[in-house]
Amino acid sequence: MNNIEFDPNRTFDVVPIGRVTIDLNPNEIHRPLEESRTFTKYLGGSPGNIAVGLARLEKKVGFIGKVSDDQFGNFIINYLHNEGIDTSQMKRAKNGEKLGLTFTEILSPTESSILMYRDGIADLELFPDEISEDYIRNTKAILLSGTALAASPSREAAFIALEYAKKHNTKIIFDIDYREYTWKSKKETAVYYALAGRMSDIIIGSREEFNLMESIICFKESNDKETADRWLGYGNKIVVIKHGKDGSTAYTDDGNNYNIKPFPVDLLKSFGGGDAYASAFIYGLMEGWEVIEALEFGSASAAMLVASHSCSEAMPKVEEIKEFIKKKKEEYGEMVARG
Ligand SMILES: Nc1ncnc2c1ncn2[C@@H]1O[C@H](COP(=O)(O)OP(=O)(O)O)[C@@H](O)[C@H]1O
Ligand SMILES: O=C(O)C[C@@H](O)[C@H](O)C(=O)COP(=O)(O)O
Repeated sequence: MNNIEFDPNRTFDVVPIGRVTIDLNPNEIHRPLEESRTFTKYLGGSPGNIAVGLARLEKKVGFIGKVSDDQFGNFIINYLHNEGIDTSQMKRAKNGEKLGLTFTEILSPTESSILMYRDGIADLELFPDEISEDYIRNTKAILLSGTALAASPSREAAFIALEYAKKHNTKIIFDIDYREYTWKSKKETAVYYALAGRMSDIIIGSREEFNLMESIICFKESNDKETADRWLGYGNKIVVIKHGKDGSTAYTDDGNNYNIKPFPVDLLKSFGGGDAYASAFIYGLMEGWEVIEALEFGSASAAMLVASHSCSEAMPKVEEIKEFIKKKKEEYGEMVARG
């Protein structure tokens, strides 16, 4: 058992809110992006990746977002539909706004980065009156990606969704998801992140993302325990702080904390881990697992994704993650992941 109570009488398990974009990952790796000639097109966008991850784990998934009214928007809608994700709340941009594009640079076995084209994009044109209260009332949880707070009208639409969730006891999972490219200033980012973090039930973010969110609240950077106490104090039930290749820590409002180390893999790119982590962790919570079990599941899925070329298509099924954990424990010992 864990400390999150989801209402079982809901149509959906999770409805992510935010961007679904396209990742263009180079086929020629270990060279600068300037030298890449061919790319593989994947669904992308952190909340979009998480939706695919949860659908692959056979959760009932919806989505609230906006895509371009062109072939790329068609690709996204069709891909989500083919993964079994409900697309009834996917809106189309009406004034020529484009779908976000993310180019990944896989520079070396240990260095990768992303180049995001996000000017005039559709996902930040989601309007408050495009948020269905009934849809939010009918899901166990919504997952808000912090980038949806980066500009109006998406910002106001996101806060309307949070208010509907609070009104109907729909759990709020806040994935901080900082993407500098989309914000005007770090102070602006901190203001809106802190407002959302005071409304959520679960917060997932990297140490750096929490530092940014807390930068207007405290005078110096906090350690993980101080951060967790702060956001648990605002009413969150679980705070997850990710440390990249050094693993992650979860704190719960019953006073416990859990450390999880990353599973050893051959790294291909440093992206995709967070989205796989979030989808598999949420799966475990919804299965009623202990927090440490859910963390281990998330950590395993994350490791599988950082060793993969995509951040969505490679999202694993339940049995694939279980087999991965089993093999790693045979190779490295029972406590391979638990700190
Ligand atoms: N090199 C790695 N090897 C194995 N697992 C990794 C590696 N890098 C990240 N991960 C896993 O992915 C999780 C999320 O990665 P992180 O970089 O912290 O978040 P994000 O991908 O959202 O930026 C980590 O907590 C860890 O479990
Ligand atoms: O989130 C984006 O807009 C970029 C994603 O499409 C890309 O797959 C990625 O960077 C995933 O990042 P993660 O948050 O490290 O999983």
